[in-house]
Order: sequence, then structure tokens, then C-alpha cells
Amino acid sequence: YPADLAGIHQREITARQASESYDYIVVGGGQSGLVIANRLSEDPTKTVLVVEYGYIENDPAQEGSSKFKPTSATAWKQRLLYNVTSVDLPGLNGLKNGPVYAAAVVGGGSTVNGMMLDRGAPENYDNWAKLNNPGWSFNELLKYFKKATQLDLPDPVLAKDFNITYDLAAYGDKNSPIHVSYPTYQYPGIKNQVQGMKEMGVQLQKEGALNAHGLFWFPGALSAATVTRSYAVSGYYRPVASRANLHLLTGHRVNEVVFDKSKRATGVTIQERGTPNGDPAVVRTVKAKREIVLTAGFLHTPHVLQRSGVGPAGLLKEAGIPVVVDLPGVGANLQDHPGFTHGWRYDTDANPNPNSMFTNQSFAQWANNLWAANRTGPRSLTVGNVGAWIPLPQLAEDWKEIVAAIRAQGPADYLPKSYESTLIAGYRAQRELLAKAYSGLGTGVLELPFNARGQAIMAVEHQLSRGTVRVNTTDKYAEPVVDFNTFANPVDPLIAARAWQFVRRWMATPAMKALSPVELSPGAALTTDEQLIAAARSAAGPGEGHGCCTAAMSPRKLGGVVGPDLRVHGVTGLSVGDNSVAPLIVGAHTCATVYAVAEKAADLVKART
Ligand SMILES: Cc1cc2nc3c(=O)[nH]c(=O)nc-3n(C[C@H](O)[C@H](O)[C@H](O)COP(=O)(O)OP(=O)(O)OC[C@H]3O[C@@H](n4cnc5c(N)ncnc54)[C@H](O)[C@@H]3O)c2cc1C
Repeated sequence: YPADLAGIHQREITARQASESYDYIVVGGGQSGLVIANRLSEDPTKTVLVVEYGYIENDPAQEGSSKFKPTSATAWKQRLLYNVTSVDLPGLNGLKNGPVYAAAVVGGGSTVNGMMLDRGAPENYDNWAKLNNPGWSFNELLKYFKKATQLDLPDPVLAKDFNITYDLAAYGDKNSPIHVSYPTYQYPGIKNQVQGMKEMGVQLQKEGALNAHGLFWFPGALSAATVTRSYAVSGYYRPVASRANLHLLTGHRVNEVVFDKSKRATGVTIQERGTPNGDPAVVRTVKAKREIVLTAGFLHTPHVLQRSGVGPAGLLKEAGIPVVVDLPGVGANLQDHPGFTHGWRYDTDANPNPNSMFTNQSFAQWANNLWAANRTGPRSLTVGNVGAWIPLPQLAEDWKEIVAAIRAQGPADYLPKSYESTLIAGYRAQRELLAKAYSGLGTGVLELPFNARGQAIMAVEHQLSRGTVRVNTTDKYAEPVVDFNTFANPVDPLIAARAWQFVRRWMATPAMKALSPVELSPGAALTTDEQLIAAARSAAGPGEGHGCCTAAMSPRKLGGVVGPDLRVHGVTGLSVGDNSVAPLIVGAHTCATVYAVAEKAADLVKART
């Protein structure tokens, strides 16, 4: 292994080396799992075991280290993901095998993701708190965002040239494990794009990490010093890999949480990948003295709970799993960001532009030389650093009618059939908050990041449709059955239609007209709502790897799975600390939020045990 990665294997153990019991067991060594394991093992008297299905990724390209550039790290390699697809999606024109992106590697999503490190708008988290979750408002979470991330300052000349503004009050100090930074280069066409947005009246924020609505710059999860991925492995695991009280068991799956008669979680059953499912000869139990924390991600945290007998009783009975707690919310409330593109060509593009890398040999050579010399220049760019999160009143002239339509819907009208009364009540409460958020300027309902390319990649940020993750009733060890249920609620594709119309208006601003934009897809001929909605149903994907909310933090009577202390309802000794606990998806790529949630989860666990 390359020398810089070798250290992380220090505390990696084999199953035979695993102790009989630990103070804490962390189920899933993904992004949140490594954060929580780091914090819980700060006390050398407490032992921590992390069980992770994936392996440590040794390929330096995943970090963008040595000669590799950041973009080589964001290829979403199938080898590092679970092989799962959604059931057919009628809302997406019957899309078959819609992709379900979930990481299967140490560091989880933070190891494979696109490294956009933006946060949701304050109102997103305030709405979490309003769903009976005291302590989870944005102002209360801010210290955890800061505890996780530090900002490496952008190059002052570039920052001045492009008006890249930031507020250090949004970030922590040098003790915060994750570095976020701006690349050393931006293409000039970005100035037209930003100016065009301003001409549309979109509010420019000084710092998106404190105000993620309107127009703002956002950093990537990269260390400025090394221009390599800054992620849960580099920030939270590698620096503490020598702790004797921390064990990482890779290539093993947690099958079930084991409960005693009082419904206290006492341990987990585990087995090595590739061994016969559930075979007593290969399954062993490891005990937890204090607490088990589930961090298996939005896909598998509910799956492990269901396999363990915590979930919708009807489903568990069908799967032949003895019911420990009837908790209908386990695996319900699935949300993601349906993404879609708007294709444009700029006939009088700024020069240079992203295509210059392919069309202009001397520019490409200059870029390659800069990268080879000191890791600067266009090769240091990732997916982009500026964008607009557009509130509905700016997106759509008929926003009042859209909000009225949301309020007029029966709460169960577009929910999956499996949702029972507590889930419907919970959705009703969520929908009220969403209708209010849709009416104001504090929440962007559309994500529109840009990077000087003609292609606009957008997403519906706060969808109204809800899906499910349910154990396969004929084989509980098979991957769970995922139904994104995307665009089941007709408001969601309408937002996509309004997005295309918005972008057309943006392209017609004086700043953008200078680039002579020509629409390629879905095509200028499509103009009516009917046409655009139909096109949206064909064009959108079910998610962007931002799956969440499947073990939602909410009271039981609102279909919740965990309380504001993140303990699973109805049992003891068991909590959840990953992206599943969000009751509502945030209007942002989810990595930054997961760091904050996991930091807070660790504090909560420590405080009670
Ligand atoms: C392809 C992709 C691209 C993304 N791009 C971005 C981006 O650019 N910006 C951004 O902000 N966010 C992005 N995200 C989202 C973000 O990375 C995730 O939301 C976040 O990492 C999720 O963290 P988590 O801890 O909840 O789950 P994960 O990090 O997924 O961790 C769960 C871990 O549990 C393990 N596990 C599961 N089941 C078991 C079991 N039974 N036993 C043992 N281990 C188990 C898994 O292998 C995994 O490692 C992306 C995600 C993906 C997948």
C-alpha cells in the first residue's frame, strides 16, 4: 500500500481478534460511523468496535492523492457501492432499476461522494426542531457543523476576481477534522452565470454555510494544502487509528441487534462477507456493555432494525421475523433529491471554458503543467463551487396556487399504501412545514449549481413524495426492497417544469445572452405544463445519493423511529446516528449535515452513558 494510506490499517482487526464485548458497538464504518467511533474512543477507558461491510479503500485515486486529480476521485465506482436498484417507478414513466446510490466502503459516502460540501438553509433544520425535536434547530446544530469543518481560505486574488465571499464564523478552527476549500481556478463564464442570476433578482449571500438560500459560493471537501479529499477516513479515522481501544472490523455485516427480555440491546450478530447467510457456523455475537449505535446509512439502518424485529409488525410477520417493537416508521419516509438536467450550448462562450480542456491543446497543456508543478489550476476543480437555491416565489409566478395545491391535498393521497395512521399524521405535520417553507424566501426548492458549463444539473430539493425501504420478505439477508416513489406527488414534477422555465428566463438575461445560449434539451418546443411535466417524468432520476430519513427523528405518534436523543423508540441501549434520522431532507448535498448529526449523536451518547 502507498505509505500515506498504510497507517489506517493499524486498528483493523480480524473477526478472531475481536473481543467478546465492547462498551460501544458502531454498526457501519461509513461517514457517520467513523465520526462517532472517533469521539466515543476519545476516552481511553471505553472500548469501541466498528463493524463495516466494506473494506478500506487503498486506491490513492479515491483521495485524489499523488498524481490523481480531484475529479478522478468522484467516479462513483460501482465496486464501492451496494448493488441495489429501486422497484419500478410509475412517477418516472415506469423507470426500471432506478439507481440507489449507497456506499459500501470504510468512510461510506464521504469516500465516494462528489465532495460538494454545502449545508441546508437554517429553516431546514428549524423544521426538524419543529417536529417535536428540541435541540435540533440550525443555531443549536451550528456548533457541530463548526466542530466538524474548518475552512482553508481561498486564494485572495481569485476570491477578489470572482467575488468569492465567506464568513469564518460558519466554520471551526484547526481542530475541526474536515478541511473545506476552494479550488485555485474558476472559468470566466461563471461571472456571466452569477451576474445573470443577480439580474433575475436572486439574492447573493455572503456565506452559504449560514444562509443556504439564494445565490452563494460553497467549498468542496478538499484540503487546500494537499488538494486531496478530506473525508471521514482522513479526518476522523486515520488520526486515531492507533488508539488501542478502537477496533475496526471490515468485510463483515451486522445481521441483527440482539435484545434481552427487557428489550435492551445487548449485542449484535455478525458474519463475514461471502459466508452463507445466517449460518450458525459462521455467525457470532459481540456484546455491547453501554450502547449500540446504528450508522449503516439510510438503506441499511432500517434494514438492520427490521431484521432485528423493530419495524412495521405486518411486514416483519410476513418476513417471519419475531416482532420486538411494532414501529411503522422504520424504513418509511424515504426521501432523496430527484435530479434532472437542462442542456444548453453557448455559441459565443467565454474563453477559456470547460471545453477548452479538449479543444485547445495549449490550454490543456498549461493546465496539466500547473497541476504537475503545484496542484493548482483548472485540474484542481471538482464539480463546482457556486449555485443558486431558488425559493418558490422566485421560481414560479404561480407559487401561491402551488402552495394552495399542496395544502388542498389529502395527506395520504400520494403516500405509499403501506403507510398507516401515525405515518400519515407525521406526513401531515411535515407537509404543513413544507407548505410554509415553499411560501417564503428562506428555503430553496430548486438546486441549480453551475460551473461555466452549458448543462444545468438541477434537483427538486424538498420533494413531497415519500418512499420506502423494506426487508425482502422471502430473504431477509437479501438487499432491501427500495421504492423511491419518485414524483408520485404531482407537485414534484411541476417544480421540475418550473425549473426549466426559470432557466430559460436566466438564459435570456443580458449577462447570459452574451454567451449566445441555445437550448438542447428538453427542447424549446416544449412549453406547456403538460409537455414539461411529461418531459420531467422522463428526464429525472430518483436520487443523487442523498437518501435519508428512513429512521426519522419524530415522536412515535408521528411515525418517528428515534427521539431527539436519537434513541430508538420502544427499546433501550440502541440509537441511530446517521442520515436516516433526518425527518425532512435538507436542501443541500447531505455530507455536511451528516457530519453535524454524527458529532451531535456522539455527544448525546457520551452524555448518557
Ligand atoms: C455516489 C454518492 C455521491 C454523493 N455525492 C455527494 C456530494 O457531492 N456532496 C454531499 O454533500 N453528499 C454527497 N453524497 C451523500 C453523502 O455522502 C451521504 O449522505 C453520507 O455520506 C451518508 O453518510 P451515512 O453515515 O449516513 O451513511 P454511509 O456513509 O453510507 O455509511 C453507511 C455504512 O454502513 C455500512 N453498512 C451498511 N450495512 C451494514 C451492515 N449490516 N453491517 C455493517 N456495515 C454496514 C456501509 O457499507 C457504509 O459504509 C453522495 C453519496 C453517494 C453515495
